Amino acid sequence: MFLSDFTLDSLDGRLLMAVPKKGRLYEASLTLLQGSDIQFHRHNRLDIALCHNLPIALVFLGAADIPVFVGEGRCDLGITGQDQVAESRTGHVEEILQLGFGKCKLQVQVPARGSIADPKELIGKQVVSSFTNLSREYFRQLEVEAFGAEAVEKDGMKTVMKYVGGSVEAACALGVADGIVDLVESGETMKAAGLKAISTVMDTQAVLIRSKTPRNPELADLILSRIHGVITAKKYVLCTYNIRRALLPKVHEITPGKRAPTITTLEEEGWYAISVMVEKKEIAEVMDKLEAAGASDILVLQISNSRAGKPTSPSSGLQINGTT
Ligand SMILES: Nc1ncnc2c1ncn2[C@@H]1O[C@H](COP(=O)(O)OP(=O)(O)OP(=O)(O)O)[C@@H](O)[C@H]1O
Ligand SMILES: O=P(O)(O)OC[C@H]1O[C@H](OP(=O)(O)OP(=O)(O)O)[C@H](O)[C@@H]1O
Repeated sequence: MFLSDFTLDSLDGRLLMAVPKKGRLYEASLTLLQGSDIQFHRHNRLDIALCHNLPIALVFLGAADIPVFVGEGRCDLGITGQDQVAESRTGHVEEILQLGFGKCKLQVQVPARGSIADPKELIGKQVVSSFTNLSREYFRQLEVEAFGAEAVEKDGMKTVMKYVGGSVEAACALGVADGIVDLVESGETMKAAGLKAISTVMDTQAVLIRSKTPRNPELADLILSRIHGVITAKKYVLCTYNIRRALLPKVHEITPGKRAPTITTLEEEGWYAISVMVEKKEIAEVMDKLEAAGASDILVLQISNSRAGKPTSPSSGLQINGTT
C-alpha cells in the first residue's frame, strides 16, 4: 500500500527519505534511523511513515528503485547500495556517506568444474545478471581491449547480456547462462550453486545518497550529521590511560587518535592522563602495545553517540565520505 492513506498535504514541507523496504539492507537501515533518533511508526504494509519528532517522511522502497526516486528529486535522501546507484545510471544523486554495512562484491562467476578461468573467455557467450548495465559496461571494456573500440562500436557487442531479477546463481545450472554477474558476501550461495568467482566488477556497501536539489538542505545536513555520528560511535571506542611524561612520544605513536589525543596532567608529578579514540577492531592490539610501552590504568569505554562538530563547508554542501 502506498499513498492512499496520505494526502499529498500531509507530506508538504517534509523532507522525504527513501529507505529499503526489505532485503539485506532493511534491518541495518532501521537500526541507523533509530540511533539517529528519527522516530516513526510504520502502519502495517504502508510504505510511507511520518516522523513524530522531525519534519521528515520515510518512504519504503526497493533498494534498486531508491537511486531513481532520489535522482529524480522525488525523495531528498536515500539509503541503498553503491551497486544500485551505479546500476541505475542516474547522474543526479550524490553519495554523501558510506554506511559500513551491506558490504559485498559484484563478481563474475562461472561453473567451478567448467573450463572457463578468465572473464575474457565469456566474450561472445551468454551472461545473466540483475546488474545488466554494470555487466554490459564491464564486458564492453573487455571487448574493446580484445578487438578495439572501433570494431565494438561498428559491430556491436558480442557478449549476450540477459536480465534476471533474482536467484541469478541458478542460471548456469539451468543452461540459461555460461557465466553470471552477481553479489558475493560470504560466498555460500556461490559455493552451493557450484560456481566460482573469476573477477570482481565492483566492491559495494550501503551509502546515504542525496538528491542534487534537496527540498530542505539544512535538514538533510542534520540527518547526515546524526547518521555520521552513529556510524563513528559504532566504529570507535574511547581509550583512557595514565603515562609518565618521558613515555608520551612513544604512546602517541601507538594512539595518535582520530584527530589527536586529549592530554591532561595528573595530580601526581610527572604523570599524564590520555583520552583517545581508537578503532574498535584494533583495540586489543593497541592495549597490548600500550601496556608493553609502560602505560597503566588502561580503560576502554563504549561510545554511544558522537558528533564531529560543525562542518567547514557551507550548509547544503556537507559531504562526509570514507567512513568504511
Ligand atoms: N549477500 C549480501 N551481503 C551484503 N549485502 C548485500 C548482499 N546481497 C545484497 N546486498 C546489498 O543489498 C542490496 C539489496 O539487495 P537485496 O537482495 O536485499 O535486495 P531486495 O530489495 O530484497 O531485492 P530483490 O527483491 O531483488 O532480492 C544490494 O544491492 C547490495 O547492495
Ligand atoms: O555470498 P552470500 O553471503 O551467500 O550472499 C550472496 C547472495 O546474496 C544475495 O542474494 P539474496 O540472498 O539477497 O537473494 P536473491 O538471490 O533473491 O537476490 C546475492 O544475490 C547472492 O545470491
